[in-house]
Amino acid sequence: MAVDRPIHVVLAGKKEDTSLTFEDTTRVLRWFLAPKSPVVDVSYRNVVASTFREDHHHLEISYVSRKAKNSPYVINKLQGQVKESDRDVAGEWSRALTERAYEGARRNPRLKVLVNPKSGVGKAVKTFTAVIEPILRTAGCLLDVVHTTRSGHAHEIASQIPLDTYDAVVIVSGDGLIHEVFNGFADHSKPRKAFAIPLAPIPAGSGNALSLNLLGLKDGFDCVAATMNILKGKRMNVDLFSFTQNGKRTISFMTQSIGMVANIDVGTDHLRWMGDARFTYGFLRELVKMKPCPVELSYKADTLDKKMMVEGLKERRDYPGKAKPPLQPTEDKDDRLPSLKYSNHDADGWTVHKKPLMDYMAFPVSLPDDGVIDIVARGVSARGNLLSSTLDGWANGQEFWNENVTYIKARAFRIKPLPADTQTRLAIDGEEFPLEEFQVEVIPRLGTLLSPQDHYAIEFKV
Ligand SMILES: Nc1ncnc2c1ncn2[C@@H]1O[C@H](COP(=O)(O)OP(=O)(O)OP(=O)(O)O)[C@@H](O)[C@H]1O
Repeated sequence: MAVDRPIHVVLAGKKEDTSLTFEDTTRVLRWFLAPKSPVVDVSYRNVVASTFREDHHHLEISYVSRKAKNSPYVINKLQGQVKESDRDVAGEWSRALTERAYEGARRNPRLKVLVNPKSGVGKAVKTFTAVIEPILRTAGCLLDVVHTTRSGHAHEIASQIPLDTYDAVVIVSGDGLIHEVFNGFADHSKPRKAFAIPLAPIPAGSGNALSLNLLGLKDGFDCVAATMNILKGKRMNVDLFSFTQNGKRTISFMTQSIGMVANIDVGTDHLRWMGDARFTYGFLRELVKMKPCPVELSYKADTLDKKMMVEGLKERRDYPGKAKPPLQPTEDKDDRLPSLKYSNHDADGWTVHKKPLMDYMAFPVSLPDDGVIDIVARGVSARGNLLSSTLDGWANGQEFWNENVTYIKARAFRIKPLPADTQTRLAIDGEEFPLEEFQVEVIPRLGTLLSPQDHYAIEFKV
C-alpha cells in the first residue's frame, strides 16, 4: 500500500528533505534530520496529531517527547513541505499515522474538565491553559471546561452530569476533587451510569496519589504524561469503598488512614504553600512525636498470608489481560448503588487486631479490582526502624516482609477510637474526617478510570 512507504518532507528551515517511515514492528515513526545525524524515533503512543494541508502541501505532526531520559515530557511539532513526488499520498499517509497513533482509543473525545484554581500551589489554571489545553485541542478533543468556584462545586456538577454526553471527566487538581466527583456520582439519579464515566486526573494538587498510581513514580507528577493518558488511556474498572460513619455513607477511592500517615497528610494542610515538601516536613515532625495510634481495628479477613498475596500479584503481572468484567448494571430501574453487606453490629467472622498500632492505612495499590481492601497496620517500633522502613522500605520490599507490619486483604474493616488521645487524625482520600467509629467495605469495580495499563503502575517489590 502506498501509505506504507516513506514520505519525503523538507522540514522548516532545512534544505535537504527528510524521510519519515512507519516502523510497525517497534511501533515508532522514524526520521533523521540530516544524513549523518542520529535517527529520531517517536512512539505512535506519543503522537498527538498529524495533519496535511492539501492547498499548501504542508505536513504537521505534533508529538510529545522527553529531552533527556529523566526529564518531563514536552510537546513538539515537526512541520514542513511534502516533496512533490509524495503529495498525492500525503493525505492518506497522515491519516494512516493518526490511525496508528490512536489504535484502540476513542478519537475526538468529549471531555468535561474541572479545574480547581485553589489546588496545590495555585497553578492549576495556568498549567491547564498553557500546557494541557493546547494538547487536547490539537488532538481534536471537544472541551467543556469549568473552573470550580468553591468546595462542593465539583460534587454538585458530578451529581447532575448528563449521561451519554462525555467520554471522560478530567480533573485538574489533587485527590480532593476526585473524591468530590466520585461522591457526586453517588448522589446522581442514575449513580451506576454516572460511575461508568471514566475519570482522568491531571496532577495539579499537592496530594496526587491517584495520578501516581496510574502513571507511576516517573510520570505521576507530569501533566503532559497525564494529558496523554486522557488521549490514549483505556477504561479500567476499580474497586471503590463505602465509608460509613454515623449512618452516613461516603465513597472513598484511594486511602483511609489514621495515625502517622494521616497526620502527615491532613495535619499539614495549612502548609500547602510548601507544595510536596509539606509531606516531608510532616513526616519528620511525626518522627519526633512518635505517638502510637489509639484505635481498635477489626476486619473481615480475606487473607493475611503474605506469600499468597505475592502469588496473586505475580499471576496478575504475568497475565495482564486478566482484568475482571465491569460491575453489571443492576436490574433496579432506579440504577441504585449496591446496599451495604455488613452492618455495624455484624461480628460474625470479624477479627480484632490485638497489637497496638503506630499507624494504619488502607489502600488498593496492588490490584485495582480484586474486590478486597489492602490494609497495612504498622505496630509500634523504635524511631530508627521507622525512619529506614518508611523512607525506602516500600520501594525495596523490606516493609512488606517486616514482621512489625501486618498486611491484610479484607472485605471490610471497622475502626473504634479508644478513649485517650484527641490529636490523632483520620484522613479519607486525603480529606480530614472526625475520628469517630467507622466501617469500610468494598464495592467491587464500581469506579472507572482512564489508565495506560490495566493495573495501577506503582508496584511494590515483594
Ligand atoms: N475555588 C475554590 N476555592 C476553594 N476551594 C476549592 C475551590 N475549588 C475546589 N475547592 C476545594 O479544594 C479542595 C482541595 O482540592 P484538591 O485536594 O484537589 O487539591 P490539593 O491541593 O491536592 O489539596 P489536598 O492536598 O488537600 O488534597 C477540594 O476539597 C475542593 O473542595
